[in-house]
Amino acid sequence: MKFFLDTANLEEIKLANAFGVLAGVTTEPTPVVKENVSFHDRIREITEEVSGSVSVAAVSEQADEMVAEGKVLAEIAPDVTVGIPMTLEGLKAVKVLSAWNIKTNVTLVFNANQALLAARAGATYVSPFIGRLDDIGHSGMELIGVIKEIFTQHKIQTEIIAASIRHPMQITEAAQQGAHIATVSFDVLEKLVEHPLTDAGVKRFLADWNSRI
Ligand SMILES: O=C(CO)[C@@H](O)[C@H](O)[C@H](O)[C@H](O)COP(=O)(O)O
Repeated sequence: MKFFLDTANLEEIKLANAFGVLAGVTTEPTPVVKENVSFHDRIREITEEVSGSVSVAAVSEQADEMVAEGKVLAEIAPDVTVGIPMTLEGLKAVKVLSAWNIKTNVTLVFNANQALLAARAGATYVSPFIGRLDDIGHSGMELIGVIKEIFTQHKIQTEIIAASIRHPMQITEAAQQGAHIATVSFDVLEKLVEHPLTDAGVKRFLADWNSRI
């Protein structure tokens, strides 16, 4: 399973990239607009920093508008993937964009049928939202496993992005269930590194070294 960073913050992206684990980014316009930066400039900067998919959410509701938006976004850089919501209009947009070889990430996936439809429409990625399912008493992780099983059985190439991740344990589980990618906040990414025994081990090693004769 690979890691994407779920952010629009360039500093976070640079830091995560320095860890050597960053395979892509998922982002949306709202946080960028709040930073008072040109959205397209920021996407370009992100694609220059990251080697891998940069998924950018389209903000329209009608298929033709999403397609127009996607076309403009895809012209920013070859790595741009257009984030499309899992709606009928979204599926229509995915069909057109994928016929033009523009990569798509179908978001807001909450059941296996939605994932299968998105894949069949031509989506490059599907994003089941784990945390939001858990919030309403369903199992987000179980969904990842079911989608994986269906995609494997039917030889579907669409990759599964485990999204709406809230804590480190979900990363282990998503990997076990066969997600191709987990998109995480910088906060969660940092937590993955931490373990008290690692800290204690480093401290002990340094103490031993410093107390040598
Ligand atoms: O594009 C994607 C997923 O591919 C992400 O930006 C996705 O929108 C985010 O992971 C979710 O919105 C975050 O979910 P939540 O923490 O707000 O529940």
